[in-house]
Amino acid sequence: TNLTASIAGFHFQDLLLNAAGVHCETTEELEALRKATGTGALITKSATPKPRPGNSGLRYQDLPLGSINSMGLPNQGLSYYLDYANHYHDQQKPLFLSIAGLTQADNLAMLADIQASEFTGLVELNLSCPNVPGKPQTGYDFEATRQILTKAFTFFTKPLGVKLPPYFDLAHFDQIAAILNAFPLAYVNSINSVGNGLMIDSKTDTVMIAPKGGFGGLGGAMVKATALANVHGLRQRLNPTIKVIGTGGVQSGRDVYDLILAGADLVAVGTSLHQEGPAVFQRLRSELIAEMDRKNYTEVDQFRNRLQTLN
Ligand SMILES: C=Cc1c(C(=O)O)[nH]c(=O)[nH]c1=O
Repeated sequence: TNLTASIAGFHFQDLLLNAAGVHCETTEELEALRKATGTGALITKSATPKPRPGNSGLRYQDLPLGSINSMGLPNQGLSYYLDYANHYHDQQKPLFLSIAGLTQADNLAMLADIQASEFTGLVELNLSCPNVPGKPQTGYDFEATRQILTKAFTFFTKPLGVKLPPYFDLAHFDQIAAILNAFPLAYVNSINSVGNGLMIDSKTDTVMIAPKGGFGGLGGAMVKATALANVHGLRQRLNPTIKVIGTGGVQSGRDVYDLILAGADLVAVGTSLHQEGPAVFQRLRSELIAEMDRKNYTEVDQFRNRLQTLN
């Protein structure tokens, strides 16, 4: 069974990777992902120019139908991840470097540092962190999104993708796709967590996490329908040269299959990785192969972006 995919000339022998932010803040975590069976790539925790401790107090909770988090961008700082990248030699599994500056200037400065470095992987510009108090998500500001990409592409020549927040209006799919189609992007990664959800602990009548009065990004099973809609809505609207990484709601091989059917080239796993650890990738891969066998598919190309409508 052939589970290969390619983005910007990079070839992936497996189509699974971690969602940025999950199991990828330290080199130990990243190495565990690289060595895991079933991963075709790995991505670093979104970096800011300097290290950040992130939000204080309980900032992640598993829920019956997924997870809620307000980590607040804890990370080791860009140079830590660039250092890992500069010593990265695994030809089998391309490395993605994620950045999430708190300002446009920070993002441009980090892109300039990466452009000047020996980094030879792919870069993911995270436009969708929902958990930095007082910071709106760039991905919901279409003009700001256009502006950062315009400025980035005046100097950045390495493969660049963007991590998008979920959209909930077809007009927004139209608007963001029209903006992204104007740029030589390698891919889009959709979705990031569904921002600023709120859950209640029925034993204590309190919220589940400490930061921001309990408001946090939602992941896991409860966001699957939103992930499928965003992956498919963007696939239908984006230039074919812009590939799609589908993220959100993956618990089983069938969930991976569904994101591929919706148009995904690679599939990223967050909440399930947090809950099961890197062994989740081997489980998801074997379940995906079993599903493909049931359909008599030997190649992903036979069903990628082949979701049928009823009429
Ligand atoms: C980069 C910050 C993010 C965070 C975070 O560090 O709080 N959580 C998410 O669910 N998505 C993000 O993009």
